[in-house]
Amino acid sequence: MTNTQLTLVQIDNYGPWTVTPEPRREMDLQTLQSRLFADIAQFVGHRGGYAFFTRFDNMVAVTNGLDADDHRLLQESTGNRYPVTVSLGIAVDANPVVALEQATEHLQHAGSAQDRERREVLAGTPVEASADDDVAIAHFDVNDATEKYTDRLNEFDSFIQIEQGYATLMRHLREEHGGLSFFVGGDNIIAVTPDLDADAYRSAIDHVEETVGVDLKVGVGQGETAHDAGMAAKHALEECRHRGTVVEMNESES
Ligand SMILES: Nc1nc2c(ncn2[C@@H]2O[C@H](COP(=O)(O)OP(=O)(O)OP(=O)(O)O)[C@@H](O)[C@H]2O)c(=O)[nH]1
Repeated sequence: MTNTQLTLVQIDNYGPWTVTPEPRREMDLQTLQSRLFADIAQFVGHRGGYAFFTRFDNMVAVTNGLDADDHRLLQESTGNRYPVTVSLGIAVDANPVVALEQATEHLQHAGSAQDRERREVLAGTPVEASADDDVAIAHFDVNDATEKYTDRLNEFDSFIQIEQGYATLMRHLREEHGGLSFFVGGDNIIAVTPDLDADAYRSAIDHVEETVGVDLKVGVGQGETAHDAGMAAKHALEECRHRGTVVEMNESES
C-alpha cells in the first residue's frame, strides 16, 4: 500500500518581495523562480525524490527517502544562495491529496505565506520505515502529439490542446482518487497516485478523450522512492508503445 511523503515548498513572503521597494523586472523574477525550481529538483532528485514546479512560489515534492536533516539542509542552502527563504511542510499518507492537505496545514498554522515573521518553518514528520510500494507514479503521455499537434499547429494552438487534456485529467484524478497530476513539459503529465487498478486509469483516459478529445496513454509504477516508481512507470509507458495499449502497470522496480 502506498505511503506517500509529500513536502510543500513555499517561498516566504514572496509577494511583497516582488514589489519591494518597487515592482521588480518580470524576467528577473522568472529567472529566480526557474533557478530555484532547478536547484530544488536537483537536490530532491539526487535523493530519489521528485519535485514539481506547480505555481513556482509554491512547489510540491515527493520526498520519500529524505529525512528532516535533508529538509533542513535544503532550507539552509537556499537561504545562503537566494534573496528569498523557503518554508517546508511535510506529511505522509496513503492518499497523496491527504498528505498534501496535512503538509499545507503545517505551514498555514505557522502563519500566512505573506507574514514577514514566518520564515524557514520546518514542520511535519518524515516517514520512519520504508517499503518498496510506498510511492505510485503514473506517467501519462499524449498519443502522437508530434504528428497531431506539434507538426501541424502553431505552438500556441498545440499548447491549448495539451493544457486542455492536462486540466481535465488533473481534475478527474484529484476528485475521483486524490491523485495529484503535474505537467512536466512536452505532452507529459506525471501523477502521484494512491493504489489504483488498471480500470481506474482506463476510465480516466476515457474521460479525458470524451471531454476534450485528447488521447492519452499511461505507464504506472511503484517503488520505495519517486525515482524508483517513476522509472518503473517510464518502462511501462514504453510497453504501451510496443504493444499499442493505453495502460500498462509495472508493479515494482528496485
Ligand atoms: N518530461 C518528460 N517529457 C518527455 C518525456 N518523453 C517525451 N517527452 C516530451 O514529449 C514530447 C513528445 O514526445 P513523444 O511523447 O515521444 O512523442 P509523440 O509524438 O507523442 O509520440 P508517442 O508518445 O509515441 O505517441 C517531447 O518533445 C518531450 O518534450 C519524458 O520522459 N519526460
